[in-house]
Amino acid sequence: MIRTLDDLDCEGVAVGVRIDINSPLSETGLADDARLRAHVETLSELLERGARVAILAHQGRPGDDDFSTLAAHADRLDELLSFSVDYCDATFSAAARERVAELEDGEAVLLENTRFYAEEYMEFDPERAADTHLVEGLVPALDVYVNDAFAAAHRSQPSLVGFPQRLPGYAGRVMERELDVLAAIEDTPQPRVYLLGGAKVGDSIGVARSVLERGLADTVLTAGLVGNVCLLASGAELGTASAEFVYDQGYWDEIDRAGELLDAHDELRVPMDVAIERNGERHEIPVAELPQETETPAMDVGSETVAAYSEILEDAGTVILNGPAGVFEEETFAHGTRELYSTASEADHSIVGGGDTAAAIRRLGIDGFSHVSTGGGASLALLAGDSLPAVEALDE
Ligand SMILES: Nc1ncnc2c1ncn2[C@@H]1O[C@H](COP(=O)(O)OP(=O)(O)O)[C@@H](O)[C@H]1O
Ligand SMILES: O=C(OP(=O)(O)O)[C@H](O)COP(=O)(O)O
Repeated sequence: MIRTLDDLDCEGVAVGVRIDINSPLSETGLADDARLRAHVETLSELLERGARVAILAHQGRPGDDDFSTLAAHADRLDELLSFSVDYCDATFSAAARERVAELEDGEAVLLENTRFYAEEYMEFDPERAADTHLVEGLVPALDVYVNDAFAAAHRSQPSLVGFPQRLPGYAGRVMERELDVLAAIEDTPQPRVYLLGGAKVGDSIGVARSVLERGLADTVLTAGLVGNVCLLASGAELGTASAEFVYDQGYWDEIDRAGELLDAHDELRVPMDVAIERNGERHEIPVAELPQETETPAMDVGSETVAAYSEILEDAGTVILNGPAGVFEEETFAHGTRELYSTASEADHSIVGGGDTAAAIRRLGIDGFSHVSTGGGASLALLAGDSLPAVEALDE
């Protein structure tokens, strides 16, 4: 059983809250604050109920351009909440413990990027994670631990799985809601249609296999790079540019995996036509007519595919979307994503997972979905039937 904030007596309690505010950055700071907004509910509730809140989070991966301090995140949280959120440039040192000890009831501090410490970017089993410097250093300053970081719940890292070994653990409101929706897919209305696009080919083929083998999917529609890989697996000639792109990304194993799935499951569909760039313009071609030599890869699904997929989406009881249907960042190739997502948003029950997928619906101004997940990898893992280490660690 997983305890939630309903089970927590907050008044005067020092709460360590793990959130996921890993966000795209711009030169001036945060380029998108959607993940910060998502945690406002949990943080506000804790503060309103008189907790003293030490917030833990990561940003980026070591070596990447977006691996940064959390100073800008603290400023934005301070603006979004009607409570003060301070920033502390330490995570588990004496300075961090002192800062947490100074908190008054109803005050919060965002501690520094957990991944500034090497152990936090490693995966441990929970018992071992509980012995890391981060967890050992902070536990004396905290009474309880709340995990609201659903988007990182597929990682078995110390700040996600170590604390509940040492402190009473609770799920925050984001975590609770995500699990309620995503872990209960099998109870949603049928026909259940998955639209899998985007560029995480291995993950998406894994989801397709899992939902087809478990009988969860009535139809799996493929698009985006995932669709291109499935087309190659079906024996289609996609043209040199698309094939080179797929091979350059190292997806040849995925072509074999997709081929096995296509042989076994008629419910798995591939695009009938694609859009490429020709003389700077969108050009749609039926897959069967694609020339062998192409200069640009397939960047979107074509109108024939949109029409056929839309018919299936219109009849769906539940639609699960992960990954855009094309390179939606370029208006020329946003057509498939815009049309298919708009149709999907009208289903009785519609679930969207993935960071870029959520960015696509914001950019294209499509709303009306039943649930937009904060997680990419985490939602894919749950949809594929895997358990999430950080959730298991909360389970008593
Ligand atoms: N046909 C395609 N070729 C190359 N990239 C594509 C194609 N279709 C979609 N994409 C890219 O996929 C990316 C998003 O995929 P992904 O990371 O899997 O989504 P999410 O973050 O929602 O899981 C976008 O940047 C988009 O440009
Ligand atoms: O952004 C995240 O995951 P996502 O890109 O799968 O949505 C999480 O913050 C996890 O980050 P990580 O994939 O660097 O461990």
